[in-house]
Amino acid sequence: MFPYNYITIEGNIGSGKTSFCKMMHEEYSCRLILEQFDDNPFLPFFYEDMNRFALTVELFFMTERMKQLQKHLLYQDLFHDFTLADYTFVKTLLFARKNLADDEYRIFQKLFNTLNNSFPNPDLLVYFHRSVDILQKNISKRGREYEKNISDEYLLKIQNSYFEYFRNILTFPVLIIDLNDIDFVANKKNYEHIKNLLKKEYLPGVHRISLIL
Ligand SMILES: Nc1ncnc2c1ncn2[C@@H]1O[C@H](COP(=O)(O)OP(=O)(O)OP(=O)(O)O)[C@@H](O)[C@H]1O
Repeated sequence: MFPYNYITIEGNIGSGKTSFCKMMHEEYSCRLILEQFDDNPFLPFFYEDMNRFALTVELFFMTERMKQLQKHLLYQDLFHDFTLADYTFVKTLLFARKNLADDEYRIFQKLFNTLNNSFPNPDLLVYFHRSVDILQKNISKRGREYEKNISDEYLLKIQNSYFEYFRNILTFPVLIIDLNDIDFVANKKNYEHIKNLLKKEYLPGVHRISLIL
């Protein structure tokens, strides 16, 4: 099985985090934590006018994620073999860093740090890496109305925020998997391949593996 109790799947918008987690959940007895982004009423407004709605959106995401993680992570789960989430709490900070003005970000970061102290780090953080072109294809394929004008620049900013963060991670393993156009939903071999990567033990710090042939 997996040598980790708490695995988080990360990646840019449209990288396939949720699909992968759902596939794993069908196969394993894992506690599944999925992002409830549909509940964020400010998200469509944010995509219309990022400057105006950034702080509202980020505070809403942080509060909702905090509530969800408090519910799931702060007690021991005896009924599942491991916990799998399609986001890590730090995602909140990584988006906020790019979306908020500097003074807003400083206050947000203080609040984030206080809240984050109560949550454990993942035992393994997996990042699905795909090029902006592929992300755009995935985003338009799923056809969420409010996401239709996401720019390449925005996706690159989010990607950079993750990579800047990974550079300083020394306390738990981060596994970056280069996927590009690899489809693990349609092709089970790809899914198996990713799963097998999650069965290996990694030392703390960043590891990068390519699935691209
Ligand atoms: N902190 C945030 N600030 C702004 N927008 C956010 C934030 N967190 C999530 N979002 C937005 O919420 C929506 C869902 O995001 P998320 O990345 O979790 O799922 P996804 O794109 O469906 O991922 P995947 O396709 O990999 O499952 C996206 O439009 C994303 O940009």
